[in-house]
Amino acid sequence: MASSSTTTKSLLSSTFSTSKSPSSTATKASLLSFIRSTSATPISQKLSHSHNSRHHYYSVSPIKNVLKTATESETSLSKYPDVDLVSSDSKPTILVSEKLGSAGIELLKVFGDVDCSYSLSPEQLCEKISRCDALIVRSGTKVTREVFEAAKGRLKVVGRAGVGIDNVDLQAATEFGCLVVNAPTANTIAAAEHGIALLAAMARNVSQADASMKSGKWERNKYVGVSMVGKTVAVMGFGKVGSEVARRAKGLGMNVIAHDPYAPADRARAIGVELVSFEQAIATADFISLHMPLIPTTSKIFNDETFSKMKKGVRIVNVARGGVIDEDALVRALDSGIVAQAALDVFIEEPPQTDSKLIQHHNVTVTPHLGASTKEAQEGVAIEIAEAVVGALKGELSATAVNAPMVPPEVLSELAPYVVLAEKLGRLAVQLVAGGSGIKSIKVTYRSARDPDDLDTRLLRAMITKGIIEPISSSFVNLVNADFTAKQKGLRISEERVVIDANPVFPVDSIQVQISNVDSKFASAVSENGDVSIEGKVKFGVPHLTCLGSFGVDVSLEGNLILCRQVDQPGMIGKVGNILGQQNVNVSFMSVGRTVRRNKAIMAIGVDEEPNKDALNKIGQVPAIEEFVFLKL
Ligand SMILES: NC(=O)C1=CN([C@@H]2O[C@H](COP(=O)(O)OP(=O)(O)OC[C@H]3O[C@@H](n4cnc5c(N)ncnc54)[C@H](O)[C@@H]3O)[C@@H](O)[C@H]2O)C=CC1
Ligand SMILES: O=C(O)C(=O)COP(=O)(O)O
Repeated sequence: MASSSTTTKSLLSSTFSTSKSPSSTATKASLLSFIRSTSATPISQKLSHSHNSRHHYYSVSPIKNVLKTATESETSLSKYPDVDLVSSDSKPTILVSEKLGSAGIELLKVFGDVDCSYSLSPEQLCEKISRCDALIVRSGTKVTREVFEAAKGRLKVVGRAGVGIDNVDLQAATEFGCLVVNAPTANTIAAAEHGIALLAAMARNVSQADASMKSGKWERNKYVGVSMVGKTVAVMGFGKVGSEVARRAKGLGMNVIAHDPYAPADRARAIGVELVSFEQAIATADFISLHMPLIPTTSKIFNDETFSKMKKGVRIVNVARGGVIDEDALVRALDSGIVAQAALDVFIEEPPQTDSKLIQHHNVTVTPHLGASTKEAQEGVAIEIAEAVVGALKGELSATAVNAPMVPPEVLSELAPYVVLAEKLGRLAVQLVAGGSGIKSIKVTYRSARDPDDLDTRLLRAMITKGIIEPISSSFVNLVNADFTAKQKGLRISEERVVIDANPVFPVDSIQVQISNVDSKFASAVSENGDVSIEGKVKFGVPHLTCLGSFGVDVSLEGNLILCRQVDQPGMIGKVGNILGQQNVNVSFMSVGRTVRRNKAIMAIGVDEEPNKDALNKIGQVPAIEEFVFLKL
């Protein structure tokens, strides 16, 4: 709003400007808990303080319902079957559907009612889930779309006690606003050790020789193995497990190459591993060890065609996911001798059919998905997932969120006041839209001294979306489903980042929200280009409204807000202040902005309480006031 010249008269004493109403403080606390990082005290330490307290989930915003009644019927978004979320002040119910380490169960019990029901059928899971706030699974539970549907919106978090989340329908989770978290680090070493164990056992025919001896034979010539030293092993997927396998294989004297389209070259170099193409890896390796996730691009990536390009007599280890191999093609490759041996911990179908040709193949060594199954890893995973799930239920942003942005703690703490500003701007903007207007197009402009690449706006965009959608619908919006919900409701949110000459210490200088092609119930909120337009800044950690339409204002966004357009003349502040005072409505902030060109003034008044109709009528009757609007923050 560069064209407007602004005069700001603060009516307030410093007491007003610094005091916060209890309600606004509570609101801010709740919002911050929505985005708080998990970087602080681990939950295992925090829990001892929380077990008697009532828990508030991030899904239930205390200001949502108030605002809904104020504006719901007035402004419309396109219809969408909303999730019926259940608010709960009682202990959450946490369903654990597979065996979890006892330390994790103990942590969960401090926070919620824990239901350990192992071996549920899909029908039983669907039947139970509508009474659960969280579900903890390992690889054996299929968390399908039907499960999210059956949850009827109550399920807020799915915790995967391990790495692979291919058994969770992430798209459905996101659509239902359900956060998915995993425990990505605690079983890394266990999986890597199992990979090496299978590699060595396969090379030396350990399981075959063991079975032979137990059947009374002594077959020393039959089970002559191959040496590992000096052989080339290709690590396919150079992530956490792959890197640890590579390290260990180096220790065995193997030549290690790796293929991973996303792995940083310096990490490979540090371990002494050469990163190569897929083709090169499979063509040169004596051993191939699989460590990539099962995703569409890796599904059956090992098939007839790729087996045919491998070195004859190659040996394959899979502790990743069965689905990365076409199992029928592997049987053919084993039969033809392209693959000399395979050692498999994971299968497309688990458990596999007992008469499966692959399982029964004499050159195949199998284990029943034991990669993560060490005592140490299971205790670690249990604690890791319990902390993540409890944190998520408490409204903290998880560092291991799978379907929501993982914002590093330092970025989060820096963005926290802007996050509050973003939601408030969204709430204000939507309340300025006249009843009956369908909102379609929203433009958000971030002005910042930082390079556009240095500003992650996902969190801010999610909060603006939340602010816009929640007051006018029964949808619940969080970081998980913000973009999806906006899309479902036909909202197009475009973002622009403008680099300005300001202090780069602050991540954002101002945020402007513009809603196009709508009428406004407060004409002064419409800018020269016809959009409902507001802009805000964070000042001393507090969100402020700084621009409304073409008018500059300066009002802290706490409590509620009355906006009046008036003929600029003396005595106005006193008149309105008196009316509010008579009704015992505390004014927390007041500012007047003026555009010289229009010779009109905007008075923005922050009030702690909601003025009654009488007070609002009286304000409307002040002759110099041309229009006014009361807005709930
Ligand atoms: N058998 C078991 O009990 C266990 C199995 N796992 C599985 O091991 C696998 C690896 O786990 P982490 O290392 O923890 O995951 P990670 O995410 O740290 O590593 C996976 C790596 O695969 C890479 N990748 C993605 N697409 C690829 C492609 N097309 N080709 C090659 N590499 C690709 C990624 O860039 C990433 O570096 C996962 O499938 C996981 O589910 C993990 C733990 C235990
Ligand atoms: O963490 C993983 O990806 C695993 O495969 C481990 O699975 P599990 O928890 O042992 O069922």
